[in-house]
Amino acid sequence: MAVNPQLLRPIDLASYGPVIPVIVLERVEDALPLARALYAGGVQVLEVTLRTPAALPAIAQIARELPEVIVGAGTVLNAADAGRAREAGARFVVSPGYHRELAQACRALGLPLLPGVATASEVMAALADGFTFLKLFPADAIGGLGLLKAWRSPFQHVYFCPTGGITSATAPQYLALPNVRCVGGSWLAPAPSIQAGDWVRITQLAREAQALRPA
Ligand SMILES: O=C(O)C(=O)C[C@H](O)[C@H](O)COP(=O)(O)O
Repeated sequence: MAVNPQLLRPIDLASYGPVIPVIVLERVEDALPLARALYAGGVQVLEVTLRTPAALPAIAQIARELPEVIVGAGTVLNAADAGRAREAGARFVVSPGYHRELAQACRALGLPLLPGVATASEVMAALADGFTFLKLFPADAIGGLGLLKAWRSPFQHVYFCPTGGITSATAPQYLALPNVRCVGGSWLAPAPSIQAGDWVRITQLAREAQALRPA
């Protein structure tokens, strides 16, 4: 699917495929080969977590060199993180939880935010601030499948990207839920494969993830 250069809406992230890879990069020099390997497997949306010093320069390189890829920042915890992500060229940001200050900062920066929630109260807070596409985190640990089935009734127009502990085996069950649009997961970019420069393996994992269908 061709990348729309206009400002994304968070829900648009789900239109590029069923899985958003959650990436942890230890070395900046792995950024481009990794992004190219994922893209070769059909994955266009990448979330690089701000957990390592390599993350921001990696986002900057991907944004500069690979315009066909939509790169965002994960593990965004506050307004300062969002500002740094924006400066590096991130097209969207993902947070593990929700708070209004971060939401306001992202709006001010024109940066689409996929905020994390784990409780009904957090869904209500995000919804009150206009967010209708949310990351459920940590999905597996909090019984995400049952939770999302239960939330369908009170939150009829809220959609989710469950993330946290999801695998290629469990993803199809999540994707089958009517309020799930895509899932997030780190299994497409395993640390040992990145360390070994095994880009062929990562392309294969990406291709398999891209082919996942609802159970
Ligand atoms: O960094 C963030 O913003 C997070 O919220 C955490 C990530 O979503 C999980 O680390 C996903 O990783 P896996 O569970 O290995 O698939």
